[in-house]
Amino acid sequence: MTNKPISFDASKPLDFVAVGRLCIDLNANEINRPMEETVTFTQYVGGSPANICIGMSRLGLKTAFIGKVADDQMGRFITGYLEREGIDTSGVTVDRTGAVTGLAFTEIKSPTDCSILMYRDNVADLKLEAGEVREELIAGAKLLLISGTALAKSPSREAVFQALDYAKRHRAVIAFDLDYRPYTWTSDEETAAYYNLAAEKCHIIIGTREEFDMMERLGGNPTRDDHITAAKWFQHSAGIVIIKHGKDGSIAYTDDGASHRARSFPAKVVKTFGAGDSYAAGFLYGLMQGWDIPASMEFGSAAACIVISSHSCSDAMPKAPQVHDYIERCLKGEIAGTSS
Ligand SMILES: Nc1ncnc2c1ncn2[C@@H]1O[C@H](COP(=O)(O)OP(=O)(O)O)[C@@H](O)[C@H]1O
Ligand SMILES: O=C(O)C[C@@H](O)[C@H](O)C(=O)COP(=O)(O)O
Repeated sequence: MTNKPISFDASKPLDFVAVGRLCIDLNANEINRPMEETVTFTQYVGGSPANICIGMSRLGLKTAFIGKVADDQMGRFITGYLEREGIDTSGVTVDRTGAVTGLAFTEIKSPTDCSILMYRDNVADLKLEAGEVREELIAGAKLLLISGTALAKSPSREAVFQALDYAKRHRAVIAFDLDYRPYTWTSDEETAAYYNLAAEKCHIIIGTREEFDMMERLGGNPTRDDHITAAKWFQHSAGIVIIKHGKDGSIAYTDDGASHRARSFPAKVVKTFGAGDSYAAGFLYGLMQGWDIPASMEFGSAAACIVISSHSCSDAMPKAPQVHDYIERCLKGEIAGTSS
């Protein structure tokens, strides 16, 4: 399926380890109205890599997380939730500098008009140090996931590169969810430079068209051609590059010259965020089951529909039978999407 084989070492005890941000989502309870008119929010664990890790754990994989939380009630809420989900938190350290938990307030004006208001000054997740990345967790894992936001600042940036080095040393497959959050970065040039440096080391790269556009500001792809985007990464470590297009589906390119297009399934959309994280969890899970790329994309696309039809991201991550059932019901025409 790829020239650079993506093979998961079955002798390793852990399926999946994610490194990066552990945060809080505060999702508006009064939906379909602006934030100015919202008075109550529900607290969930958030942060893209946390959501993906929770998704993988719900799907039945053995998972661990490497990150840093604030020394406060929110930090303990996050760690407690991960533990109850069966995620190994021995790689989650606690900040002692007075840093705070990153917050994402979500505004759900309509199913298609959603935005996020981030509070990310002095956040604990970006304080993770390279020396705190536990080599044995990565050595024991089949798959490492990194996410781009952790590259925004030191020392978290160096921690990600340390994790990448360990993964290479211990032959873990590396997936990169680009997870580009502009408000975390200060300069476009710096953003593109670090994203590109990290992406060169990764075997599977997943991002939206806009995220790849941000990386390509350093080199020409004026027509925003997905094929040109993917081809660049095959000159480095990547065997699979996935470019996501929201409701229009996604396309996976492999380094043997093939491409696979996945349509999205119908969904009764409550809000759009969480689609990418659940898609990544479903897709990576499929690959780890030994499924081919189209089957893995289909599973990711259905997992995304389940999450965007729910109020939360992390808490709505489905179990495998729910996803299979969703696909079956779509194929039978039992699920109609929203018109938007
Ligand atoms: N409105 C939608 N209806 C059905 N599926 C969707 C919708 N939006 C996203 N998806 C699914 O989720 C996947 C990832 O969504 P996308 O919006 O591209 O990523 P992100 O959330 O990272 O921006 C898509 O490829 C598609 O399968
Ligand atoms: O990543 C964050 O900090 C916020 C997430 O927890 C949030 O729920 C979200 O935006 C998910 O993003 P997506 O899956 O890329 O849509």
